[in-house]
Amino acid sequence: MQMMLEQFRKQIVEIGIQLKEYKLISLTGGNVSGRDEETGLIAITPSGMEYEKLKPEDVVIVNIDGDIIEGNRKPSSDLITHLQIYKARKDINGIIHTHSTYASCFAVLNESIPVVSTTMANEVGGEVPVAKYAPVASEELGISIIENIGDQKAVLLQNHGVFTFGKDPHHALVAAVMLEDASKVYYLAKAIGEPIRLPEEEIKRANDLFKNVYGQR
Ligand SMILES: O=C(CO)[C@@H](O)[C@H](O)COP(=O)(O)O
Repeated sequence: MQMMLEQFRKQIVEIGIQLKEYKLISLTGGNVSGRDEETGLIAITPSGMEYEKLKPEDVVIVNIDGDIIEGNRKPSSDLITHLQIYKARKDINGIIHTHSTYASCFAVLNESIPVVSTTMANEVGGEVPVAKYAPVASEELGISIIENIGDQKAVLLQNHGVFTFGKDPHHALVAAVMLEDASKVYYLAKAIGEPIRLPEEEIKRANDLFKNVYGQR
């Protein structure tokens, strides 16, 4: 029998492996999901399995209510949070959760990460807020994230880690990698001085440049 969304499932596995390559997670930490635009179905990593050992069939296909449509594995324990975000933001079709070190430092301090570099303005979009603490996989955690995301590409979870978003899983990965890079620069700069915040108009300029000019078109 043909597997549903086989290419999409392969992409989810590859992004899971990249989370490790970019040192954003350890062992089975974090999770990745994507929403297929055509069917509205969601492909999510299974709970507690190492990404490099995953096969496409280990990725679980669910509908927006969390019913398993195809797959024999137990889906990520953060499934409910991913679903709450997909319900709230129709433009988001890729979600990544990590405990990346530098960004998580600010999550445990309950401190948002301001835009202090053009890189962060380009690829993360704006100041990254902190969603107030709620237990993992609780409805309150999803509500807290949604209250904070606006049209952001990332949010910190107090005392926990990071969620990033994108128009597809690849763009959620880009936000996760760039947020960690920017968090590291901010952390180190704070250790030796007072980082200068970029003014709003410069954040907008960098953001527009990245959206409309950067890269191959
Ligand atoms: O933060 C948490 C749980 O505290 C999760 O990110 C786990 O680290 C991974 O959970 P699964 O997706 O493997 O269930």
